[in-house]
Amino acid sequence: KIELKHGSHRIGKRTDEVMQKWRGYGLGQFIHWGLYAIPGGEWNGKQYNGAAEWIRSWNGIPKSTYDSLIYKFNPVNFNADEWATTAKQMGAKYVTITTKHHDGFCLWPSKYTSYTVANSPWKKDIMKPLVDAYDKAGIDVILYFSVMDWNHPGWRYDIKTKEDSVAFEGFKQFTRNQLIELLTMYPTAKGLWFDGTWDKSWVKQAEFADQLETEMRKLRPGLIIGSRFRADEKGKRHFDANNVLMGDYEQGWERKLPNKIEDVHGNDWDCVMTVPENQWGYNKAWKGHIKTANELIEMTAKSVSLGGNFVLNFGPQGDGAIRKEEKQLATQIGNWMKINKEAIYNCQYAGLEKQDWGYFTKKTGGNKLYMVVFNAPVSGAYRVKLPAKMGITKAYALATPTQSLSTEEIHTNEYFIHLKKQGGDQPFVIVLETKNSS
Ligand SMILES: C#C[C@@H]1N[C@@H](C)[C@@H](O)[C@H]1O
Repeated sequence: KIELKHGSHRIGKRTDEVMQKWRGYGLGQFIHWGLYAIPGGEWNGKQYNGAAEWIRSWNGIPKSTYDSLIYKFNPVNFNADEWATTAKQMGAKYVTITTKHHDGFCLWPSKYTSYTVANSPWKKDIMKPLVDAYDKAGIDVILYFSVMDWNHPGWRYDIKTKEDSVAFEGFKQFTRNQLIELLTMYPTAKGLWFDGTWDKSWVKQAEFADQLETEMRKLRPGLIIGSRFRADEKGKRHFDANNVLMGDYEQGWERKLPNKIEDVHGNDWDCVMTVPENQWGYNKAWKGHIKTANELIEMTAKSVSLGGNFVLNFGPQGDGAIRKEEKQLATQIGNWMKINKEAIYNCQYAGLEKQDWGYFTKKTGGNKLYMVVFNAPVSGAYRVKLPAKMGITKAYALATPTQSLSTEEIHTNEYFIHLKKQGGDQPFVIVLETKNSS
């Protein structure tokens, strides 16, 4: 075991109530919004091939021209309640909102920089109405914060010279001030989702980041901070030099999903996912494969079946409206969640052998198992293997709870659940009530 001062400060999952609630969210919404939504991945008729929120890093648009987009920020169609309603309709239990992305533009009137909404034509705070709207909708708020800040003169990719070091010290204080400011201005926020922490400059700040995390947790007891915030003194990120998770949950699943339970090492985790291949901020021209509602529902079920949360990204337009494709997906996913949410909310890894028809989830603290079916067997016989003594007392399709399904024990603790072919092209859920829960 390597002696670490700034490694992980906890072995195993958090067991407090706030984290238990986080663990049960199942489905969340990510919002990426800022100045980058105005060009929407295009400049002077030319398409930027990268992710739209990274357009400032493209040599097709002068940095100063990008930075002056602040004078065009006037989202006349912004309506915080509409965003929260879209999330509610989808069945999201929490939302992660960009307060500041890598370009440094602040969606709140920070007093530590002039590069904020306060100095745009819009003038008003964006974060306050959003936090209030989501709180009112009963959706918990997590604040996304990018440490990397291309607008701040003290930002450095690495600390090589004395000048770098002096400049970065100022940047570190600025970062701390903004984080304390956010936690003070939006006290109902349940956590912080950090990004932009991969460069050497920040990775070298193990002590500072550790102390800052401690300060934030003291200011806001119960605050949820993921594994992406800080590195240990050996420069290890997400998992410290003893391979122990840093922070409260693993933030490594960005646009990808674990495949088996061993991949998540017994930790909490979330998967954050884009609708196109790789566009977080609004992009006018979505290219390539655009994920369907069924694909996203399957990713949600797979995430919950492996003990994580699935967070779907929305990139509102520069005028503040949510694009129609995203609204359609929210409605389609929401329609499915209306019928099947019992298999997603407050559910966990079931500890059972995965079968080909889909994913098991298990109600936390209960004796209900859910079979979320994506690949119905042509035989109509759904294979289930249970631990000894668990036994099945009842089986039914969630949509038709009064119609019990026939259960055939084909081997010891191995069953076929018989269900005639379901119509339609939607995934569905079979519920198994068991004699005992373990
Ligand atoms: C790379 C990168 C960033 N991480 C995702 C969550 C988006 O914010 C993207 O710009």
